[in-house]
Amino acid sequence: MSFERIFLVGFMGSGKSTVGKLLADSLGYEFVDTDLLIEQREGMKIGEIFERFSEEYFRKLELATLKDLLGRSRIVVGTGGGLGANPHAMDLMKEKGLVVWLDVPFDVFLQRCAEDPNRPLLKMGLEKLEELYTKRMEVYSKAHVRLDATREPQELVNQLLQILRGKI
Ligand SMILES: Nc1ncnc2c1ncn2[C@@H]1O[C@H](COP(=O)(O)OP(=O)(O)O)[C@@H](O)[C@H]1O
Ligand SMILES: O=C(O)C1=C[C@@H](OP(=O)(O)O)[C@@H](O)[C@H](O)C1
Repeated sequence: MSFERIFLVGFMGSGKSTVGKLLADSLGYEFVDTDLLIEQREGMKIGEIFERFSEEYFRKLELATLKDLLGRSRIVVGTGGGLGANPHAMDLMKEKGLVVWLDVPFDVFLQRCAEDPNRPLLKMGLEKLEELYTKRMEVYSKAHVRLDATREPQELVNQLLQILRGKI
């Protein structure tokens, strides 16, 4: 497994973007957030892509975006919550790098994301969201490393740096 690529996966609000940026800075790696890359390429916010096209269209875009990044080195990738829950994407990421699951409790996810208008999945309602959360855990748990995402972002970065020490 390569430590030249680090993929952060987890449910919405688990801190993939926040922790990913800090980790990339510490390592001197590039940071890429798949959602931001998609927004730049499409010239549209995620919410607009869901509305004007469809969720299915977005899912294809995010898998293609991930594939574009697999060949890069010295990179930290913050994935969208659905990408890390896609078993095929998980296999690809595990083959190419270290996959880190930021495990966030459902109630903490809600506190962190409830107000965000650019996370269209929040519209599905609490019950369905909780079902989705439970289902996704099965795939996230295949990651190489699990971290408790309720800890402070810098603490999570330090934990990862310890894991990586001597390997990079
Ligand atoms: N470890 C953390 N502790 C406290 N707040 C956090 C933590 N990680 C992220 N947040 C906050 O939660 C929100 C979502 O974080 P973000 O990094 O965008 O998550 P993701 O990319 O996984 O959806 C942001 O407001 C961010 O500041
Ligand atoms: O969980 C999901 O299916 C999604 C999570 C979002 O990313 P974050 O996990 O960064 O919020 C974004 O990709 C899109 O709204 C769909």
